[in-house]
Amino acid sequence: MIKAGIIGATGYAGVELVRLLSRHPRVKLAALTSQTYAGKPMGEVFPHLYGLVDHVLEELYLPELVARCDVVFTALPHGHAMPVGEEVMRRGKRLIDLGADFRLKDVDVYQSWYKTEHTASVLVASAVYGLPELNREEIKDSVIVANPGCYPTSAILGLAPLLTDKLIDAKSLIIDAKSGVSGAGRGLSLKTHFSETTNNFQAYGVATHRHTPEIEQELSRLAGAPVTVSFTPHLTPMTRGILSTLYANLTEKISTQELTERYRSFYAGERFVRILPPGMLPATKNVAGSNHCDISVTVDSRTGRVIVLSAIDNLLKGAAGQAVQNLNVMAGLPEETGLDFAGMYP
Ligand SMILES: NC(=O)C1=CN([C@@H]2O[C@H](COP(=O)(O)OP(=O)(O)OC[C@H]3O[C@@H](n4cnc5c(N)ncnc54)[C@H](OP(=O)(O)O)[C@@H]3O)[C@@H](O)[C@H]2O)C=CC1
Ligand SMILES: CC(=O)N[C@@H](CCC(=O)OP(=O)(O)O)C(=O)O
Repeated sequence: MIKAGIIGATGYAGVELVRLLSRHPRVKLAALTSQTYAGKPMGEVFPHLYGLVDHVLEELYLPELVARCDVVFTALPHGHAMPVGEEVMRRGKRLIDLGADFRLKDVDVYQSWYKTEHTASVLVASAVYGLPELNREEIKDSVIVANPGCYPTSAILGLAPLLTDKLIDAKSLIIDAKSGVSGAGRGLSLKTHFSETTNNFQAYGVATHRHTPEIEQELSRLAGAPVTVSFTPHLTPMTRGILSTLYANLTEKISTQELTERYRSFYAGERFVRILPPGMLPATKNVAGSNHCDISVTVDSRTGRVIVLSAIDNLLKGAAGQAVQNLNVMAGLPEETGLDFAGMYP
């Protein structure tokens, strides 16, 4: 059994990870940490896990925590995974970080977008960007996996075939994304309280959101040249889900049917990416509770643009589900282990 510890087990991403790993046939939960709820049973703080997860939340000294585990998951605000990465390295263990601390290869870019000093920059070069559909081989032998952000997961998976096959003008990319409120975490804030979000729909972080450099980094790798994007996130009054609408100018004439086939062959064999047939469009409800990313492509021949839709559950393929998928790749297990289920409907 793989001994797994979760630091930040009481956040939205962390508790979803607890739910998944507690039913994973090859994982034993070795430690669940919390500062706020230390000493309390998990099932008491999160009644949906009552009777299913009997662990007591602990506040542990980092070396003790890492010593107990084969793999540590961090589901913390950015800036807090760096010392964990160092301890994991010292002890020959492995880390899957759900936050942003190891995603950006250029530490200066990280520091300028996150306004946080990077104290473990030496680890960044060896960390692998944990998008299994694109980086599976590097993830297998990695020590630190940087689990992607939720918006980047939906955008990168939606755009990867177009950039890899050089079917679009890379300067024309527009990412118009909408997220449910759980994307902002469990902490209370004016931005996310009920009367601010319900019956409301608003953009935020226009031209300044910190996922922009992450998306650009990975798209540039795929394109083999620098790519910049216009990325606008929106907050929608739902709990889970991201729907990204992606626009780009096509560089060659291609039909919706042909492009759909290109996507199908790009993602052939991928268990979690579903390329929908023409006429069927992704919706957040169809992926909620599953690790799926649903994608549709439509060629607008009138404008010469392609419109890609990409939907994920921000807490599954956008966070905890993808982290479990990465664990499976690292451990040489079938990727769907512990993730082999459809979403919830309605
Ligand atoms: N929510 C989402 O959809 C996604 C989130 N992520 C990333 O995952 C990480 C966790 O996000 P999310 O679960 O939403 O966040 P939450 O705010 O819901 O949870 C954060 C967790 O971190 C702990 N924590 C908070 N502050 C500190 C601190 N100063 N030091 C140590 N621990 C702290 C809290 O637990 P306690 O107080 O009990 O210790 C809590 O369990 C973030 O990096 C986020 O960006 C990534 C993709 C999607
Ligand atoms: C709706 C909402 O607020 N979403 C979050 C994205 C969460 C996420 O993926 O953040 P990390 O990159 O830090 O992991 C935001 O826009 O900040």
